[in-house]
Amino acid sequence: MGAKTENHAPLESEDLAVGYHVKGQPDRLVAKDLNLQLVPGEFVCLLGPNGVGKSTLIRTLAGMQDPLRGCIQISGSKVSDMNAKERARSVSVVLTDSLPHGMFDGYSVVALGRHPHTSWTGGLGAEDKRKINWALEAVGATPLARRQISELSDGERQKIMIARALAQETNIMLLDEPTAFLDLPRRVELMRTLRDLARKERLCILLSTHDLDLALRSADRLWLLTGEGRLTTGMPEELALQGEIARTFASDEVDWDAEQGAFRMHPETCSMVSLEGTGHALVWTRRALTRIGYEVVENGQIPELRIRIEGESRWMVSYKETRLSFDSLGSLVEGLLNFRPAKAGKTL
Ligand SMILES: Nc1ncnc2c1ncn2[C@@H]1O[C@H](COP(=O)(O)OP(=O)(O)OP(=O)(O)O)[C@@H](O)[C@H]1O
Repeated sequence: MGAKTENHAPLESEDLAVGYHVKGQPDRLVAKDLNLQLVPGEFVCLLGPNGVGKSTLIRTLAGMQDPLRGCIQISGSKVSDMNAKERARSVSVVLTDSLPHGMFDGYSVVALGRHPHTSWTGGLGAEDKRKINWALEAVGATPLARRQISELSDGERQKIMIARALAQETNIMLLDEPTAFLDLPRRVELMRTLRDLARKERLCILLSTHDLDLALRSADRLWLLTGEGRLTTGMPEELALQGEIARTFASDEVDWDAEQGAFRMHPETCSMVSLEGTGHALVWTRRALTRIGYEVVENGQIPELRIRIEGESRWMVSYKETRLSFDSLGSLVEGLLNFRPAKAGKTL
C-alpha cells in the first residue's frame, strides 16, 4: 500500500463527487467539487437540510460507497486501494441505521470494535480489554456493558455503537447523526465528549447532525452542505457572520436571528408590544410573546400595548385606558390570546 503520511491530512478528498449510479438513468449527483480535509484535533460538524447528502458523503468518505468522481486519501493512501482491515484501522464509522439487535451484551458489541487489532482467533488481550473499558467509560455506557442489546433503548444502543467506534482506536471517526436518539442533556454530553476526545487524543471527528444550535456551540469547524450540492466550510461564528448558515437553511417558515444565533418562526401577526423587565422572566416572557405572534420592541417605539414585569412574578399590562395584572406567565399568555382579535395586524 505504501502509505505516505508526510504533508497529508489524515483524510482528504480531491475533486470528489458523491452520489448514485441509477440503472437506466443518468447518475444522481448529490455533491461535487469537494476538496476536503480532516485535521487532527478538530471536531467537525456536517450540517445541511434533509436529503442534501450528509449520509452519502459520510459513507463515501468511509469507503463504504464508491465516489462518482475524484478520490479520497487516508494519510496519503487512496481509500480505494485499501482493504477492509486497513480501512478499519484508520476509520471508524457510526451510522444511525445500523443499531445492533440480537442476543449480545453491550460489552461484546463494543469488543467487536477491537477486531482490526486482534489476531484471527479474535481473542482479547489485556490492552484490548483496557481499551474496551475506556471506550465504555468515555461515553457513560459502563452500566450498559452487561445488559442485553435487545433490552436497551435506541439511545442506549447508540452509546454502545459510539463506544464500539472508540474501541476501534482509529484516528478518524465518522458519525452519521449520532445524537438522533438522545435527549438534550445526553446530546450535550456526547458532543462535549467527542469534542474533548478530538482535542485530547488528536482525533479527526466528523459528525453529521440536525442540531444546529449544539453544532454552533461545540464544533471547531462546520461543513455546510447546501441544496445545490455545494459544501462550504469554516469556523461556526464566521459562517454565521457571513450569512452562510442563514442561506443554507433559508425557508419560508423561519428567519435566522443573527443576534440569538438561532432560527425563529415567522411571527404570525404584526401586533407590537413593548416589554420591560429583568432576568429570566424577561427572557421567557419575550419568547412566549413571540411564540403567540407578537413583535416585541424594546425602548424607542412605544406601542399602545405595554407589559412590565415586576419582581419576576407579576406582569402588568396596559393598553389605552385598560390596566390588568397577571400573577403568572401562563395567565398572561392566556389573557392575551383571549383578548387579542384573531386577525393579524389588528391592534388589541
Ligand atoms: N440508494 C440510493 N439511490 C439513489 N439515491 C439515493 C440513495 N440513497 C439516497 N439517495 C438520495 O441521495 C440524496 C441524499 O441522501 P442522504 O441520505 O445522503 O441525505 P441526508 O442529507 O443524509 O438526509 P437526512 O438529513 O434526511 O438524513 C437524497 O436525494 C436521497 O433521496
